[in-house]
Amino acid sequence: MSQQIIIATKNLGKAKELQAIFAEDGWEVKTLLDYPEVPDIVEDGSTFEENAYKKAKTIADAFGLPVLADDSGLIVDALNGEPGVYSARYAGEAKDDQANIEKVLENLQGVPMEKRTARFHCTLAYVQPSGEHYYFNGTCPGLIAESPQGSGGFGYDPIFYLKEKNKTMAEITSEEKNKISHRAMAIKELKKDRHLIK
Ligand SMILES: O=P(O)(O)OP(=O)(O)OP(=O)(O)OC[C@H]1O[C@@H](n2cnc3c(O)ncnc32)[C@H](O)[C@@H]1O
Ligand SMILES: [Mg+2]
Repeated sequence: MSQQIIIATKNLGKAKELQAIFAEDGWEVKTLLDYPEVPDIVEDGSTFEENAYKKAKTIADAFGLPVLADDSGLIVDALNGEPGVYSARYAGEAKDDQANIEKVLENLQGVPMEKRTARFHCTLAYVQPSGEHYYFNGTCPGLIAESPQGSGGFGYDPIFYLKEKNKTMAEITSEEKNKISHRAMAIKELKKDRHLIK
């Protein structure tokens, strides 16, 4: 019988990646996409930790079970760390990936490639109904391309250029992304804490 883990996300792109990475160890992932009746959780924290904790704790309370949440985003050095914790809604409440990409590209107009350094960040919060919690972080470095390339992944992947692969995150396969991504790195940290998820 496979072990089940609940992840408090409604993002389909994330859900697929998390499912694939956890499947490597035989864990079955349930997400909020399996429970459409769960209302949206307002992400009003000012850090990845605060938002990840809030998402996980809300669902841990509702289900009476330990829950994992992923709060992630794109950090662009030339934009003083923006969009950061606001990555999903950078261009407005609609959570429009295309509009978010356009806003980043517009704000970086005229910035030369060597100054377009960025990283994806992921914080996972593992929270028990009691409030006991653990955080795991992962990052993935890259550069912001001048125009979108590729159709894989989600979010900012088409403008996230990986120097060592000479491709954007949207041009590599999901198997490749799941080896190098911020999400994969955070899960690697989590898996070191074997006692949490057996
Ligand atoms: O809160 P949940 O329901 O998990 O879904 P969300 O999309 O709102 O997730 P976040 O609040 O963590 O915001 C993360 C945003 O950061 C961006 N992002 C995170 N991981 C990414 C990745 O692997 N590739 C591209 N963009 C990513 C993307 O715009 C996401 O919407
Ligand atoms: Mg969110």
